[in-house]
Amino acid sequence: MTRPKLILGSGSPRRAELLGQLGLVADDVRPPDVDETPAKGELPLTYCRRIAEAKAAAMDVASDEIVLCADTTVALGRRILGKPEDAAQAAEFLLALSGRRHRVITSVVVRNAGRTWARDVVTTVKFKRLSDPELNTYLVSDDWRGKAGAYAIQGPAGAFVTWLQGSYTAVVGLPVAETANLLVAAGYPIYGERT
Ligand SMILES: Cc1cn([C@H]2C[C@H](O)[C@@H](COP(=O)(O)OP(=O)(O)OP(=O)(O)O)O2)c(=O)[nH]c1=O
Repeated sequence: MTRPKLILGSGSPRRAELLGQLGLVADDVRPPDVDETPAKGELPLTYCRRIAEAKAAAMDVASDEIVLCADTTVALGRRILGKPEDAAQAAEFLLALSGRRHRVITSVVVRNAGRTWARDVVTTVKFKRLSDPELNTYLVSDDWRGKAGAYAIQGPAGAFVTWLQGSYTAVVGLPVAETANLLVAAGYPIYGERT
């Protein structure tokens, strides 16, 4: 049987890089376009899975293709901290995270033309109490732009994380262990013949 084509349904360069950790290069990259507005009162886990599924559902999948989509959501209690609109909102998010634990949820959805496999990975992250210079230097760096919760653990904000329980790669954007399992379940040969 010939190997299916692997389609990365994500515009995130980090997800492509994390796939590379599994020795995989997507045959095609097709960033999905979905409305990421949370529903009123929607809980973070429900939201994250819904968006990841919406991304996968928005893709056209040929019979010889396997598609991989994901969504990463930062949750402070029941509150979803999305991508900040400006520096003031980034500051608000970072101050809310300062000195506390929060959850980072990444939902991964793999699908072929007929079936879907999904997994939610929840990681708890603790931030140190941020000083004014720490906060201001990070805000000036612009690293928070386009990042859920206004930070990226793989950048300078990694220095804010004093403790983590779960999957580091899930916080970055794609949990490699769980993604490997989903791809194997979907019949994609990660560990066997690749021809
Ligand atoms: C918490 C955290 C978020 N992020 C980023 C990853 C994502 O850009 C963003 C979550 O947004 P997503 O909507 O999951 O992904 P995306 O918009 O980058 O790409 P696509 O929808 O095409 O797959 O937050 C990090 O890079 N590191 C982190 O530690």
